[in-house]
Amino acid sequence: MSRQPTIDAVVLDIEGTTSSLRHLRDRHFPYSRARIAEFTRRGTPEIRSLLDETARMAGQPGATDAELAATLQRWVDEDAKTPPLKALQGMIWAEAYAAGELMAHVYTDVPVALRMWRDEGVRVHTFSSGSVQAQRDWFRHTDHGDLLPLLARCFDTRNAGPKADPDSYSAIGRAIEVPPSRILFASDRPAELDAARRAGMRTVGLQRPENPPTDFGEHPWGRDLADAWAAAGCRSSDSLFCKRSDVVAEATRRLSSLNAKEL
Ligand SMILES: CSCCC(=O)C(=O)COP(=O)(O)O
Ligand SMILES: [Mg+2]
Repeated sequence: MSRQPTIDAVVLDIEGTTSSLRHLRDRHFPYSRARIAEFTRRGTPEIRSLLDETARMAGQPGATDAELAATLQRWVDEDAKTPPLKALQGMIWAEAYAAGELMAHVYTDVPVALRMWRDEGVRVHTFSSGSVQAQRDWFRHTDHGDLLPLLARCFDTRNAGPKADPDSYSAIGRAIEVPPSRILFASDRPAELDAARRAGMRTVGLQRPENPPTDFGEHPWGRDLADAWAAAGCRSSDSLFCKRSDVVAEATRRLSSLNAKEL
């Protein structure tokens, strides 16, 4: 009987986990910053409602749209993960992908791990500060092709909650109908791992070599997804590894009984 915890679902953070922090900071964030003013002038009901939300969150009642655009740009500079900014960025990036002006980045181990989990019946979800639209478009336009079909659901701070709040992870568990103890959450941020663990999930840190060393405390950690899966010591309920070990055990048993007969 294996002592490895069985995992039915993996939840992946994006920035710093599946994808390069530097890529977002060098490409996507500046691209969105440069287009915020133009987008806010479009005046569609969706943009209007994001500007109203920005005014409420920033405590700027009665601010002009230009002042609110400046607030949104300041949030980009501060890397503030506010929902209206993240929603607006998702809309800006959608047009950028369609125009062929941006590509998303995933580390080379990501498509490999996503396919391994798919083959083993482990459902993979994402949980990011980026909006659901931004996440879906991201995986649809990666430098490794369209990976969206390998993902089940995307969660953000609107449909799950803040990433450092254990309740958000409980909400994800309920939404995907998997007990937290059978979910593995992977992130580069210890505060997110702590919150997931408080909700009862298994956790693993991602120390991407390009990022400064992180103290993950008691969370196991790895340098890529395969390494992290191994470090977490988990197995899927349909693990190829376990199937292979069963086959090897059966073959050994048969061989020894054959040998015994021959002797
Ligand atoms: C790929 S979706 C956009 C990512 C983003 O805007 C962001 O702030 C990433 O935050 P995360 O929670 O994935 O670390
Ligand atoms: Mg992250």
